Amino acid sequence: MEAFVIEGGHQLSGTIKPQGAKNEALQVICATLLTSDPVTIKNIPDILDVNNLIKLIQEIGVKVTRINKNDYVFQADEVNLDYLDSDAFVNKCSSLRGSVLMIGPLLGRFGRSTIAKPGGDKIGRRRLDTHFLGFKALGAKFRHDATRDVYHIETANKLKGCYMLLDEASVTGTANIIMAAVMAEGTTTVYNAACEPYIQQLCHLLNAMGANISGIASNLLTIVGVKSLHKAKHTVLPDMIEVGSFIGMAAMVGNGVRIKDVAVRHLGIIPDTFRRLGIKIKIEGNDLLIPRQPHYQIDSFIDGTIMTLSDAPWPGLTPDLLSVLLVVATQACGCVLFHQKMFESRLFFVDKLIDMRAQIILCDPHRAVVIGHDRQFRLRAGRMTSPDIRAGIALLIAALSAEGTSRIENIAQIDRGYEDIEARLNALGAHIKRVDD
Ligand SMILES: CC(=O)N[C@H]1[C@@H](OP(=O)(O)OP(=O)(O)OC[C@H]2O[C@@H](n3ccc(=O)[nH]c3=O)[C@H](O)[C@@H]2O)O[C@H](CO)[C@@H](O)[C@@H]1O
Ligand SMILES: C=C(OP(=O)(O)O)C(=O)O
Repeated sequence: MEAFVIEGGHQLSGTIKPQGAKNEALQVICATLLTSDPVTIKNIPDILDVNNLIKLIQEIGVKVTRINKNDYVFQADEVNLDYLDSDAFVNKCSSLRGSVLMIGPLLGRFGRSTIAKPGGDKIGRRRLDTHFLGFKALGAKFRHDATRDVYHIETANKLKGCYMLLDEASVTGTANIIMAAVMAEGTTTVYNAACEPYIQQLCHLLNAMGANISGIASNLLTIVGVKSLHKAKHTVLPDMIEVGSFIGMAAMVGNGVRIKDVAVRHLGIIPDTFRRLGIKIKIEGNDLLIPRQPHYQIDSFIDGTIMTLSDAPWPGLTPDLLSVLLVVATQACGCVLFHQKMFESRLFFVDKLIDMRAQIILCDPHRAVVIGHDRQFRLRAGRMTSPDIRAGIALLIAALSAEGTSRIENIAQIDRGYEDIEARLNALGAHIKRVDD
């Protein structure tokens, strides 16, 4: 197991470019299972989660050609469905949340799939009800295999389009239902659909492959089933969570950082949320410029009450940035309540920040109050373990600003979602070393 050793207190300056979006890449790679034609996908991030998914779909028979570091061609013309019955498949799924995204396309194209418990961050309950309910509404049947603890899902006839109102706007659930429905008989209408840029991009790729999806970017999608899909080309958007992580990092330890080619119009409410913490962000074309911020003052609500930042389905604030926002608030002037509504174990990492001298009250598993001390004292270096991907990057930001040398263990969590992170941050002036535990 590797760890990061971080010498804190070095200011970061210069230009950094975000990688392609992890959560979009996982969806569009799985969408290539829907056709036997080659599909080209550009700007795929070179990160653990995505590389593991690519290996997994290779094992099921998809031909994968890497044209460049971040560009690939996928061709699913000889899919081996027997692989779904192997123990290797179940084991690999358990280390990767994105594996769940193979179910929809396999069911949509071949009429059968297997659901093994997917991995991903241990950040609370991560139920799959929306996926199951959606597949059932399309006519699929489930069978539980107790010995292997997997569900077999199949349909004797073609899936049939229908109206469905999702129980919640699940991101991977919506993606799976869309991929199952694109070649179903008739029309599927999905209300309360998730509409993150990841989903929008998936729909654009599917339409480029010949699907007929309308309502993209809204929570009401209409999918008119087509007979088959064909080849297409697609480019993954910059990773908005990485962009947000860099905004937070630049605010806390930056001395002028340009975040390049961020696709500003797809960032939604993210820049304004950092602005509510008092952070100055300048937009120049498609770049964000984060100047040095000697002080930043947290807003209050218009009626003068203490501000709350909480997550919500898109276009609300993504839960994946709350940990970074929380760390940034520790150096601000003022108070803010963080309310993590979606996940129940994502705030426990604040204990580590408290050890580093941050002033935080963890009210309950979902809520924490941060009392920003306006940079009156530095955080103290610490030894910590990264519990999940976003807590990991938040702790890395804290360590960069702290006095002394910190150590973060279990950095595979960070590698899951951030490409070559130490090299890219060291190029801005950070002092991060990767060491073996
Ligand atoms: C691989 C991938 O794409 N992972 C993302 C995806 O996970 P994933 O698709 O697994 O997450 P879901 O959107 O299904 O739901 C996340 C959690 O939020 C809860 N929930 C969801 C919708 C809602 O309206 N109300 C509600 O409370 C769910 O019960 C669940 O506990 O979306 C999450 C929510 O943006 C992100 O944190 C993950 O990074
Ligand atoms: C929670 C996340 O990832 P996953 O869904 O893959 O666990 C995330 O990207 O913040």
